[in-house]
Amino acid sequence: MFEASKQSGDGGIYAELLQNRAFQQVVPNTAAALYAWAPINSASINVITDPIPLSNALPNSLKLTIPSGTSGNVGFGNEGYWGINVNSSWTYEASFYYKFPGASSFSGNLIIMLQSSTGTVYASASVHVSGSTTTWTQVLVSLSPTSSPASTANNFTVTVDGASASGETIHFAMFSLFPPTFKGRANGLRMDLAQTLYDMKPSFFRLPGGNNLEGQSFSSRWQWNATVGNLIDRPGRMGDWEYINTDGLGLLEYMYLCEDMEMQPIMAVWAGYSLDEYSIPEDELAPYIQQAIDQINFVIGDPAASEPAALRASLGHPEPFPLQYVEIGNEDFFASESYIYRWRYFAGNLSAVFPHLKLIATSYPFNPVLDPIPKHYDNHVYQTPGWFAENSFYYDSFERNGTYYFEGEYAAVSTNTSDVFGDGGLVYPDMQGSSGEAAFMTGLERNSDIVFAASYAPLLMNVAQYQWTPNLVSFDASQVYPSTSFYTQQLFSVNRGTEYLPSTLPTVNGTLYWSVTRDKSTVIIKIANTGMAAEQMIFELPSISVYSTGTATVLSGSATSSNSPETPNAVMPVTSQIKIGESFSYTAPAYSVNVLRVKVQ
Ligand SMILES: [NH3+][C@H]1C[C@H](O)[C@@H](O)[C@@H]1CO
Repeated sequence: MFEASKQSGDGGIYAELLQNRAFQQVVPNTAAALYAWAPINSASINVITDPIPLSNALPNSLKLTIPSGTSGNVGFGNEGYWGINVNSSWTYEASFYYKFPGASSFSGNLIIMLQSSTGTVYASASVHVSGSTTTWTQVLVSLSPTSSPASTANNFTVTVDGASASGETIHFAMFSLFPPTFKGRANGLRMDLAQTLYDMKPSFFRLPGGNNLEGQSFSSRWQWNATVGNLIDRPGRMGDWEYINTDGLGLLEYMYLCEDMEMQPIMAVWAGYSLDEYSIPEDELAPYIQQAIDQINFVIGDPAASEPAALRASLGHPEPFPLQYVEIGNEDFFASESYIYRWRYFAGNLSAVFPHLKLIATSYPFNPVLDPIPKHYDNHVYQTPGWFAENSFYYDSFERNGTYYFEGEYAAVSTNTSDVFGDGGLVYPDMQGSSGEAAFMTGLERNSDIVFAASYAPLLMNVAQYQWTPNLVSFDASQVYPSTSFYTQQLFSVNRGTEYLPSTLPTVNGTLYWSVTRDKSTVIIKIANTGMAAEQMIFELPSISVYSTGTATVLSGSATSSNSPETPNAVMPVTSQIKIGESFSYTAPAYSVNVLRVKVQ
């Protein structure tokens, strides 16, 4: 489950290294508009509404004024997203636009550098500029650092010799600094973060949110068409999590992410509700239904028959992306009254245009009653570790009536049973929570005839700037911190099996939970011990002849043991050989997630 929150996209998996790269959605002539930028030496910098902007989508530019009588290098720098990872094995691609607002006789070099906050230069390039350049001109340079500092306290800088540029004014726009990306995709993904997620072998990617789809207001809702095409044509928006989204990670980039990580999208469309509790009136939904149809056609349409699909083709992907599931809104149990008509119109129209798509409702199952009757619901639960253990049998009692469930967001977030969103919330997942989630997940496996998908949420968190915790994977400018819940998700994902094998049922409300699956040649036993004591189990595998040794991969620790920037590898999965037979015993440690793999003869 992905959404642009906690810098998951910008400053996270989107590989752009410069923060506030295009001064999108800021108020010109304010100090705040310059966030992440700072002047160097005596330069004067200001974000202005450019008289001739680079594009309609990017009205602002950075005005650099070099005072008369100055000397030495003057200019400005960008601190990145709380640091810039400088790696000598990488070649960085830097770019920006510049122009002189009025012709001048200046002729000289702009020096583009990667340097430490104390002035150590790691990479430098120069580009000649002339004062006769009065229209926007793009500069593209490569930067190859000569060393890899451990510290990420580094800046991207653009400077000019103050003496020779004395009294000059230069405008700049649309900066960008990219390292190499995951699978080399242009405008792509941060390699280490993408690899971490790829190694979880996820099957699907829910996008674009979560709350970040909805907008804190109607005007700031997520709109697919504002997130595609040339980066200079993307205005960005104030996201739902207190920071501006560049939308450089837009709908096409999301689809490429799915393609590159071999996942399929579960794509949401805006469904007429924003978080200020505003619902589009029933008789005014048509334009937003059309926008949703266009969004879907951008992903799967025929370029010869649909403009959005033709746009996709023009951007380099003529063939449709695989798309089965479309979610109508997000958490519309907050607005279930209007969802009654919003669902009716969105689902009615979308299923008429795209009859093969599986539409997912986001209100509570069957409450309210919706028409057409949803065949798919997205359930969310944020609760205590104990709740997850106690609800391992949550879906066992669900009626088998042709309805399928997506456990779209779930996580153990707090041990505060009276208010999980109050005091006592977890900043990082811990083993009490992760073993509770594992107990719940054994129930999802047991009920996988009706639970078609499940995803922990939220996914990513920049430890320098975050709003919601805990998250599956944390990171800073150079490191990735997979949590105990990440390893739990990974253990279940890479040991999925293809068939559920009925077994003795765990005790409801107990502390020990398991599920048994198999693929062709291996029986896979997942065990969650949510209690404070190790538990011995006896397994009888009747009518299956197994080899005498198998493997056990165990994730265990104390209740509050947790991976964090301070203790990044406090709890890691450990795999060992175990003795197996038609009947064998296994002891699950306290607060543990265990996966036994038993080879079948
Ligand atoms: N409030 C949660 C529910 C919403 O769907 C997400 O954006 C938030 C964090 O995962």
